[in-house]
Amino acid sequence: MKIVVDENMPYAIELFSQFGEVVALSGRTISAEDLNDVDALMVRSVTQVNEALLMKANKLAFVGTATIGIDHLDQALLQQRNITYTNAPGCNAVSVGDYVCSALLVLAEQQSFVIADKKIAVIGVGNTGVQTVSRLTALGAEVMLCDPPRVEKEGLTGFVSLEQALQADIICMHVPLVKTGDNQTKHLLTSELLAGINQDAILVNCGRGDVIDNQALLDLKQAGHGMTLVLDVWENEPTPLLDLIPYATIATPHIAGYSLEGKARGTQMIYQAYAQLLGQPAERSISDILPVPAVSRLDVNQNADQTFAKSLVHLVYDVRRDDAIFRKNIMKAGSFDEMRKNYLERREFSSLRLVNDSHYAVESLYQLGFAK
Ligand SMILES: NC(=O)C1=CN([C@@H]2O[C@H](COP(=O)(O)OP(=O)(O)OC[C@H]3O[C@@H](n4cnc5c(N)ncnc54)[C@H](O)[C@@H]3O)[C@@H](O)[C@H]2O)C=CC1
Ligand SMILES: O=C(O)C(=O)[C@H](O)COP(=O)(O)O
Repeated sequence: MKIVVDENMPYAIELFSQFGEVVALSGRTISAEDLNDVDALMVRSVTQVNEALLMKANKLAFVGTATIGIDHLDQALLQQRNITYTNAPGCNAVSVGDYVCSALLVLAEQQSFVIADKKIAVIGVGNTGVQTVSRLTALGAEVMLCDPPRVEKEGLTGFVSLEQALQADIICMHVPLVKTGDNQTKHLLTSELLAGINQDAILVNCGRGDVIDNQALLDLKQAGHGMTLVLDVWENEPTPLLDLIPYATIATPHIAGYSLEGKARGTQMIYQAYAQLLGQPAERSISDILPVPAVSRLDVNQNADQTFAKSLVHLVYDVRRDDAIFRKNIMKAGSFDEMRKNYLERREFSSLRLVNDSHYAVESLYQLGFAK
């Protein structure tokens, strides 16, 4: 059995070697030749699994992507070729929620606002959107939900329209890139819709870059629109529109989902799916392999408020670390992928246990994701 894995997939060799020989390759450059006589392919979002890639895949029976997004897989082709495929729904959703929380707490301090006072909208209320909603709710905010595909299934109650959502003070985009069908999302935010966003609003994009017309966003910012931008994803990765970067207050190279736990969970989920396909037990587990976090326990001695939450959130993950690395390196050729490949270890809020022996009011910190 021969299995090709993306070299940036933590713990892939440890897990998949249960089934046979594992070959780790750079995801961006896996070629058709690399898949000759290969039984299974495990990718991340940078590998386009399409006709050209599968040309010489004479034995391929399984494709797993250790990601939530699935827009890089040609699903119709995989079905036609009878190749079983899976993604890893929700694997890094907690990490994305942590990222948004960290970013908004940076902006709250810089711009002197209280998150609970803001009108917030989450657009795309699936696994990642829900994680953002729960953190912002823990900080006292009321969050509007916008998700037309969910409205189609569940009805209007509890949801707002895209136009209403775009009137919020803080707009968080968690929309997948959908390229076919009735609910396509490329350039969901057109120049007209972007222009209608309030001058003092904050726009966060943690979904896919193509969901926002990046050139239109740049044109708008160059024309003096005041909105604050938090951009983790970009059109044309790994070569984002460089002129847009200075207009983003927080800019990162598509790492919102890059907690160690999130990436490891992705590997584990496709490992389990492959074991199931082979009819073998999934004998190995990431929980036996994950390292102990640098700080794993703290005693809390005050009630929770936004300032205290900020200190704890930024102790575990301060997004300014990634923003600084991005700005320092992005002008160098190849740096977008390099920064992702060499991403510094980052743990989820849940890696820190808060001990409250004195009955302080800290329930909101647990709702933010810290462990009890
Ligand atoms: N920046 C990063 O590191 C990461 C980015 N992502 C991206 O985020 C996307 C969302 O992830 P999940 O929330 O886990 O996916 P999900 O599939 O659980 O939820 C997506 C939600 O978006 C909704 N949606 C679809 N089209 C919409 C539209 N036009 N307007 C509003 N809502 C719409 C769907 O109905 C669904 O509820 C992924 O597809 C992936 O592209 C995911 C993980 C990490
Ligand atoms: O899970 C997703 O979807 C993501 O966007 C991942 O964070 C993408 O990570 P890579 O596969 O590009 O390493």
